[in-house]
Order: sequence, then structure tokens, then C-alpha cells
Amino acid sequence: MTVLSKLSGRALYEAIGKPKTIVAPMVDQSELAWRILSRRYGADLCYTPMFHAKLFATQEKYRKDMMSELDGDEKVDRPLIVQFCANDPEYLLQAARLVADKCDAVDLNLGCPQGIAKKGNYGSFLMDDWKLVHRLIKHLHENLSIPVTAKIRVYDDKEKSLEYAKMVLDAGAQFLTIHGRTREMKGQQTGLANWETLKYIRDNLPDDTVFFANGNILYSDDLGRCLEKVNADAVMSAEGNLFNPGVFWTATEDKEKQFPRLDRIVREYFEVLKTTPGYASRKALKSHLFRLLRTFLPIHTDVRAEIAAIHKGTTLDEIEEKVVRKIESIVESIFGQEDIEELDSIKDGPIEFWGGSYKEVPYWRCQPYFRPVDGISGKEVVKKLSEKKRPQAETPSEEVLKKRKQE
Ligand SMILES: Cc1cc2nc3c(=O)[nH]c(=O)nc-3n(C[C@H](O)[C@H](O)[C@H](O)COP(=O)(O)O)c2cc1C
Repeated sequence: MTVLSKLSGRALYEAIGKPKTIVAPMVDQSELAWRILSRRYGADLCYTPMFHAKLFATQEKYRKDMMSELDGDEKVDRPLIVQFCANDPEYLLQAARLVADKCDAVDLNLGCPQGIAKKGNYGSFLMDDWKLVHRLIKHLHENLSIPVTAKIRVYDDKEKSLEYAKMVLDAGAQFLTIHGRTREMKGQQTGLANWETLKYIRDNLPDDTVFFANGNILYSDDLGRCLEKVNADAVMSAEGNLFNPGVFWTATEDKEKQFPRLDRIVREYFEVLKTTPGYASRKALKSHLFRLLRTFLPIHTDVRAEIAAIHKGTTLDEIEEKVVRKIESIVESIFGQEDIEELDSIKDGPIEFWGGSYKEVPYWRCQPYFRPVDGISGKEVVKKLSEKKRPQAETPSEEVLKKRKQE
């Protein structure tokens, strides 16, 4: 079989505009509406959520649910990489062919550590079967009209991780994304990604390898630190991007872009959502709201109740009325306070052992997401931060809100 003539590695990277910031593949979360929003806040490249190759190849309903006619559109959704999980080279190729004209490359998920991936024998569980990984990638490399890429995790042993990365590249992967955590690092055991291992692998791969680093991004400041430390071509973020789409904003120091106000980002997301067809975007809505509003909802519990009550049949008009306008009204009231300039400031903490610093961000703005590390939960980090002296903003009463609504 001859290898099809198509862009490879560095040429592909340049053809898609040399991206530096990447929205990670995220099941039910890196859907079209979210990608459009994230691109406005500095994401250079986006991945779709992982799709199941066999279902995608064989079930029209699944396909339609996962990708609308606007997904991968040249004007609104490129560059784009579509990700699949698979363990059968032929189904993977069939699925990939169905999206070949809607994206710039197809990615193989070799990182999912969840129970469902174990049961289905895909994602990180293929780390136990290198021959199959090689066959999957090679089959696309030799038969698909567009390039294939791969996203992997690391092993505890960095030499083994390096050998694994080399094997994936040898099979034909044109970009290599490495999530610097092992398969066991999930849930409460998630901990920090290991940039040292990423650097070690990067330094020992051929210079022209296109290498994306993934893990540990809290703030936009971390992007440059990661690029430099790992010597990566780009940085991918998942949780950081979900909690704050502004995490990719590096063009200016604009607070409105780096830590958007929740009323504005929810409104903007909602307006994008109205223009994006398809089941995937609607399904993702609730989780996006819960993540964006993570520090806001424990205070404004009535909004939390409204979001929790959203179901399949809830219309966008209802959501606009009960959730979006309510958030707008609350945040506008907060901004009506005299000392808002002081209250609304973002403060840097001291430099921490990991080289960056925590920031104190008012709860009405998008926040970073803290993963549990060494038994310290993200919640405790946030608590520690909020215990530092900060004058609290007044929460507008129901009466004030009602009055504003009438106005
Ligand atoms: C909600 C969610 C869904 C995810 N779905 C996928 C997926 O579909 N494919 C994949 O390769 N990784 C998936 N991941 C893992 C991320 O792509 C990423 O590798 C991981 O979260 C580490 O990056 P982070 O530290 O920036 O969050 C998902 C992560 C999250 C939080």
C-alpha cells in the first residue's frame, strides 16, 4: 500500500496557522458552540469530543447527533481535528472517511482512562497493546486522504513513555499530543501532570516532531511557561478552558478577556448556542453552565436550582429567561456598587513552588480550576485563597433584582 500524498508533520502544522493554544477533545464539552466561543478567546486549534469509531461508522443517528452540518465549517470551525476512539482499524478508517472533508486531521484517542474505555478496550487501555496501536494509526496513515494524529498519556517510566511516543510517530502520527499524567491518575488520584517527563520525551524525539503538551494550565500565564519548559509547539487545555475560556487569551492583559465576567460569557455562549444546530450543543449546555458558574452558584443558589431543572424539553427562551437574564441582573447589580473597582480587582499571590502564582479572582468572573493534589482538594485551595482579606460584594436581594427586572 502506498502512502497517500498529504501534508505531514511540520507542513501540516504550518498550513493550519502554527497553533499555540488548543481546546482539548472533551466528551460532551468541546462541541461546536464551545469551540466557536473558545476561538473568540484565543484558541488557535480545537478538537471535537471523542467519537466512538464503530458507532460513527455504522449508525446514522449517532453520526447526526455528534456532528451537525455546521461542524467543521470552513468559516466558523477551522482548524479542527476530529477525535475517535477505536480498536478496529477498518471501522476507524470508515469513520474517519466520513469526516475527512470536515476537518484538518483525525486524532486517535489513546488517553481515556475511564471504566467505559476499559470495558470497550480503547483509549489508554490500548497502552497494553502496542501492536494494535501501531496498526490503527498506520491504517489511517496509509489509507485516509487527510493526516492522522494521536493523543497519549505517559507511563511511570519515562524511558517506556519515550519508546511508546516513538512507536506512535513511527506508525504515522503527524502531531503527538501528550497528556503528562499516567493512566492511573484520574478522579481523586489526578494530581499534577509531569512537565519534566514531557520535556524528556520532547528532547529525545526528532527535532521536527510536532509536539503538543497537555496538563496543568490554570491561567494564561501558564501557557508560555509550559511552552518554554517543555519546548512544545503548542499547549492543550481541557478543564482550564471549560472553567475559563479566557485561559487562552494572551494577546493583551485585558481582564475582560482573561477573566470574563460571568454575565457576559454566559450571554455570549448562549448567543453562539442559538446559532449552532444539533443535539450535541444542547446536551453540553448544562455542564458548561455548572462549570462556568462554579463559584457563583453556591452563593446564588436560586440560579443553581434553575440550571439543575433544565431538561431535554426546556426551550432556549425559557433558559434565557430563567438563567441568562437572572445572572445578568445579579452581576449588573454587583457592578452597581460604589467600590466596585476595588472589589473587582484581580490579585496575584506569591510565586509558588510550581513556578507560577495563584490569583484571587472575584467570584463573578471566570475562575481557574484546581485539581486535587497530594490529598489537598481544589476546594481547599479555593478556600485558602478566599480567606485572604477581600471585601465581599453585596449580593443583591430578591427585591432589588425584581425591581431591576421591571425596569
Ligand atoms: C469533561 C472532559 C472530557 C474529556 N474528554 C476527552 C476526550 O473525549 N478525549 C480525550 O482524549 N481526552 C478527554 N479528556 C481529557 C482531556 O482532553 C485532557 O487530556 C485532560 O483533561 C488533561 O488536561 P487538563 O489538565 O487541561 O484538564 C476529557 C477531559 C474532560 C475534563
